[in-house]
Amino acid sequence: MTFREISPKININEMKELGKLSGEALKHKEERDKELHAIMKGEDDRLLLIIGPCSSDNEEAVLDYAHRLAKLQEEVKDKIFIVMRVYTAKPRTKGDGYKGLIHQPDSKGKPNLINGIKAVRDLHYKVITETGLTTADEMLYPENLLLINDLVSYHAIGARSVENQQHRFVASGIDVPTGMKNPTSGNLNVMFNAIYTAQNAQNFLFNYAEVETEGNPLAHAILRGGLNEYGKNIPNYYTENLLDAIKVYEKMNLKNPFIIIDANHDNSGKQYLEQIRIVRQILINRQWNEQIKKYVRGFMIESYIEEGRQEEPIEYGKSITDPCLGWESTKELIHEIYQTEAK
Ligand SMILES: O=C[C@H](O)[C@H](O)COP(=O)(O)O
Ligand SMILES: C=C(OP(=O)(O)O)C(=O)O
Repeated sequence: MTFREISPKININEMKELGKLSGEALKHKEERDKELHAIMKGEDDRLLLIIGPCSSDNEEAVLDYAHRLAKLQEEVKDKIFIVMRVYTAKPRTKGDGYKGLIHQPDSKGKPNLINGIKAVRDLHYKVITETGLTTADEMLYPENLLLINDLVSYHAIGARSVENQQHRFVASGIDVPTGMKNPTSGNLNVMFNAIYTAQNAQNFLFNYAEVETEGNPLAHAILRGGLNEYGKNIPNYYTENLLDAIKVYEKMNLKNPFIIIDANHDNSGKQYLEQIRIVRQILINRQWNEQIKKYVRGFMIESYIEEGRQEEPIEYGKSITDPCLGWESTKELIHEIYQTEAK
């Protein structure tokens, strides 16, 4: 064993006192969570939009973005429900590179995970209390769930984690919507098996105790495209892909069927502007086919203030991980979705 402890043990209760929601802010979050759950259950027919930077690398820029997004949410709230991506833990294909605010609270500084988790809580807290938006994050490290579960309204299990039993079991105890991405291979069975596992009661060790969960009926699908054996991206947002996914959903008799299209990653091949075309195609498909309209009810979009990406955190509001839409195209796209849905 070469683990060397370099920090004191975290006290979860103490940590949760930092950025703890109370009063009006807590009530507001609970109200919004109820709305989100109604959307997932098909009781509210608004589209779900999970949108924001690929990684929340800089508090000032992320809050600036959040304030802009909150204004837009107000304008489109009768047709679109927005949950902001406040992604603070990044899975890396080879383990190298920026791994999110939780690892590096200062993207130009050294890793410091204790300060990182404080920064993560602080950022979710500030987005919620300063803008009124609620937030989504990736559950990259299931053992960290208890450090943020009171703040995060939507969890995603990423393409590199979705086949892992610990992720699936922990998801079965979460009481907010949890999106299962298809794996990087594009294999849909892995994603549907993850949804099945998460929707059912499980019994396992968590936080050094034996726990029982009830199953999460709001676990659902996120199609993000895949990569073939030659590293070529194979999208899965086309009509036939959607109809195939719907068939599996029906065959497996899963609860609250809901499909989100992740417009970036291996659907766009990280050509971030393609997100606009992909969203448009889905909107056309929704108008064309009743089944698709019934099942495909959400988008995940990567967007920030400046478009594209940069290698180092130099330019304000520009992604240091995957390339994102810039603010102007984001605004236009959200207005376009709104107008199409309002027809
Ligand atoms: O969403 C971000 C990336 O797609 C994911 O973290 C993998 O990135 P990488 O392949 O550049 O490591
Ligand atoms: C890492 C992400 O996605 P995926 O797991 O689909 O690669 C993400 O959404 O930031």
